[in-house]
Amino acid sequence: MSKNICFIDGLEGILKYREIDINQLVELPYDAVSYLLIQGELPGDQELAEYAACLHGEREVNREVIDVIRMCNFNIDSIEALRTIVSFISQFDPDINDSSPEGNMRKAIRLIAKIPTIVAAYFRIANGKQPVPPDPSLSHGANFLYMLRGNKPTQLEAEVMEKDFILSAEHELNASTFSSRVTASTLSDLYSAVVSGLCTLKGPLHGGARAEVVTMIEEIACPENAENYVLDKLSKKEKIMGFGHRVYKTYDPRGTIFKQLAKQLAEAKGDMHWYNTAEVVENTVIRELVEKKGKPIYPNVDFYSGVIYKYMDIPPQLATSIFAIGRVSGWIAHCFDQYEKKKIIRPRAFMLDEC
Ligand SMILES: CC(=O)SCCNC(=O)CCNC(=O)[C@H](O)C(C)(C)COP(=O)(O)OP(=O)(O)OC[C@H]1O[C@@H](n2cnc3c(N)ncnc32)[C@H](O)[C@@H]1OP(=O)(O)O
Ligand SMILES: O=C([O-])CC(=O)C(=O)O
Repeated sequence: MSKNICFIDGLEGILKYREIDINQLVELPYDAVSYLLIQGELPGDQELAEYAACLHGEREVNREVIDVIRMCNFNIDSIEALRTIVSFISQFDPDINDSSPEGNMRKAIRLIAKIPTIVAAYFRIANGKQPVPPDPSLSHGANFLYMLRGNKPTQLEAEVMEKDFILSAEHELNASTFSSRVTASTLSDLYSAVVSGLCTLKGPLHGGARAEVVTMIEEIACPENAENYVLDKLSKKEKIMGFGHRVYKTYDPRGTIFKQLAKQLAEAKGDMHWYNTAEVVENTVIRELVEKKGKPIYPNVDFYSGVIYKYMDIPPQLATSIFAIGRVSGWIAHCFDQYEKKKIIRPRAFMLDEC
């Protein structure tokens, strides 16, 4: 079963969730992709309506959660707060001690529904504003942007956010999913497994790279600076964030879709400057590393998603948390699979030599 959650062909650049190609998945609502990952098949109309109603009905967080967010340090990355709050809210979940498949499903819905609300409330409070209550009539993507900004996003922005969550939702045994699975393999609860995933996603070699891309694009500032910026980094043997992958040795198919979305946003906003800056970075990395050195270092999922955040006025401090909003469905799909196995994951130390 676990093999079917995700399929990656790293040489051909193919990605499928539950045997459906990512280029098809990206046209669906996030709720349908979340259902697909967790339940193993696409929902019918009635199933999707019911699942979406459950998710949209569980978006609110209680007063205590807002009080704890107010105590956070707003100078650090939002993933620090998210990790703490997800741990904090488990105590309010009526199913916390119910490890049946039904109890776990109810917890899953609450986690997927509430994480965007926590991230948006953190951002509002950090900026001296009141949190905006969720709007159950909006999609996952549109509602998140609405809670963040206090006004409805354009249709294009809502679609891009929805697609971002889908493209970020699942990627086989990446580091954070592995972490979540290990926690679930001890038969620990779903909140603990999701907190493990959050802690691991945070690192800059994994989901944290997205925040670094937003910062890098800001630092470069214009296309004219981009080539020298890359050459300088490479001459110091530093990595370019948002490039390279353990599995893909060609273009990451998610990166290609994100690039198209970034272009669409740039054109709609009549401002190509961030997109053009990113393209010079990409072309320089490809020329220097792929063409001259034969290293398969292409843009990964974090590169053009970071560029999209520039167009959506999303600061670097939110980037990893936004990745987590999408990824939580993938973590949960893997945890459910692991719970069914009832087998502890316990590799031997010598296996680390192969990592
Ligand atoms: C959601 C995700 O997790 S996607 C990945 C997000 N992470 C990043 O974008 C961070 C930058 N990228 C990287 O650090 C790496 O490419 C990783 C962590 C993604 C993959 O790591 P690995 O498969 O272990 O590759 P490793 O780091 O050993 O690199 C292999 C070679 O390519 C080079 N390389 C890899 N990535 C980059 C990069 N982004 N920029 C420049 N050179 C790179 C390394 O310097 C190394 O060169 P060498 O053989 O001459 O020493
Ligand atoms: O698969 C990986 O190692 C990293 C990655 O792209 C992801 O988690 O989306």
